[in-house]
Amino acid sequence: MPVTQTESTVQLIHPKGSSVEILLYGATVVSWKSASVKGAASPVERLFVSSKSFLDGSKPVRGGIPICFPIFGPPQREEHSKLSQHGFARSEVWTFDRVLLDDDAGVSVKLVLNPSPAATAKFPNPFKLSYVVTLAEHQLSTDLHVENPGPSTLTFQALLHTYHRGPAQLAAVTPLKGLTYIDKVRDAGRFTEDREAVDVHKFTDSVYVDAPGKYHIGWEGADTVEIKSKNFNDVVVWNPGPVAGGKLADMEENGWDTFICVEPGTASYFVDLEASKSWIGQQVITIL
Ligand SMILES: O=P(O)(O)OC[C@H]1O[C@@H](O)[C@H](O)[C@@H](O)[C@@H]1O
Repeated sequence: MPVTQTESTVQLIHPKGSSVEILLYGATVVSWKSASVKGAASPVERLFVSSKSFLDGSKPVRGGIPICFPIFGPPQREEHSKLSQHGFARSEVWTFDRVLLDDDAGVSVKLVLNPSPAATAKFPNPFKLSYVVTLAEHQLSTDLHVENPGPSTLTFQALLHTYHRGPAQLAAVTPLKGLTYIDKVRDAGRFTEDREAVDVHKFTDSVYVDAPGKYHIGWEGADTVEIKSKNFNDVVVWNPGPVAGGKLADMEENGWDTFICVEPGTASYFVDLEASKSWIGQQVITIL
């Protein structure tokens, strides 16, 4: 069976050998294995998950693709003040809904979130959230669907906090040159990116605003990763480096050096979704 379920996970297997594992906790994609287009035979892991992650549901997973919703970062508005950093979607248990597609083109599943009373108490606005994960031979698509059943406007942020596995010191993200970015390491000051290729040689926490929606992560000598996004007008580049990384209780030793986070999202702005409307934020990652 290309889609299998356990009590806490959903696993997708593509006929060509790629695979995905999703934890129902947070609907967190915790593994994506895909072969190299350039010829390496067996699928390799494309996502980083810290071996010190709390996988018992007590804390969001440190790695994979945690979903940030309904806020990104710490609460900025009074009405969100009860929410914790990045919101609750990454720390609620989601429900497997159904298989949407299952053939050579792709294997696709839908998960839905029925928020717990604790989450509803912190964020009383009604909403419907679903997540569609689609696996192809060299591609992973993750689509977050938000619906507003009304009666009021739903105001939210959303972001896919993707931890791409690879040697951080060799990673180069393009094309961000010329974009304005909010540098959270430098008091959230606004700067213009002047580098052709953005590296994470030092602690990096940058929100690129009005970003183009198509990026490449290049690693010397390794596969290039292409990221395409829709309705996520920002992209965050984050790597904590050795000092901040060493202070994260759930980060494995030197883990910071083995990933780069490139996170499409609505990080610098909120979406105001009118009653009865829906919104889809999409990320498509392809191994080139
Ligand atoms: O430790 P958390 O809550 O998973 O967040 C990790 C990082 O996530 C990034 O997206 C933020 O820009 C950082 O500011 C934050 O430190």
